[in-house]
Amino acid sequence: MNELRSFQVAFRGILTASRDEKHMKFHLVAAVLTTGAALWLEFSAVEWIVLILVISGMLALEMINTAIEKLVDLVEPEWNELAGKIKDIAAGACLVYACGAAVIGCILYIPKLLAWLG
Ligand SMILES: Nc1ncnc2c1ncn2[C@@H]1O[C@H](COP(=O)(O)OP(=O)(O)OP(=O)(O)O)[C@@H](O)[C@H]1O
Repeated sequence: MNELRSFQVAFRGILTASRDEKHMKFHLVAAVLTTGAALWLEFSAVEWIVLILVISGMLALEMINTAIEKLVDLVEPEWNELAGKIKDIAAGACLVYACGAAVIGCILYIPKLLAWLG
């Protein structure tokens, strides 16, 4: 697979996840809102780097979780204890990252919002 084709299939994966997955849609809306707020609050370069790492990490992790869910459904369409555990663990990984992202968001935004309020 040449470089352009690799890029095309990866981009198709992003579009598929964004179109089909409700959690991915939620994260994309959150990404747009937090980016807009960062523009408005005039984030520094370091704050932008942290925000971009958090947003891209959350989106990438959600896509990996979706891929694991689909793989489990493909391999084991029936109810299966191990399949359930695999899905639970993948979902747990997203929750861990989302909690960290929420704390980082508070650290980034609350002081700036308090300063803006005066
Ligand atoms: N084949 C299965 N065997 C056992 N338990 C399952 C199975 N499929 C799903 N589960 C259980 O149901 C939970 C939800 O699974 P599901 O695939 O519906 O994910 P979801 O988080 O609702 O994602 P989405 O809404 O994107 O489909 C899993 O975390 C797991 O506990």
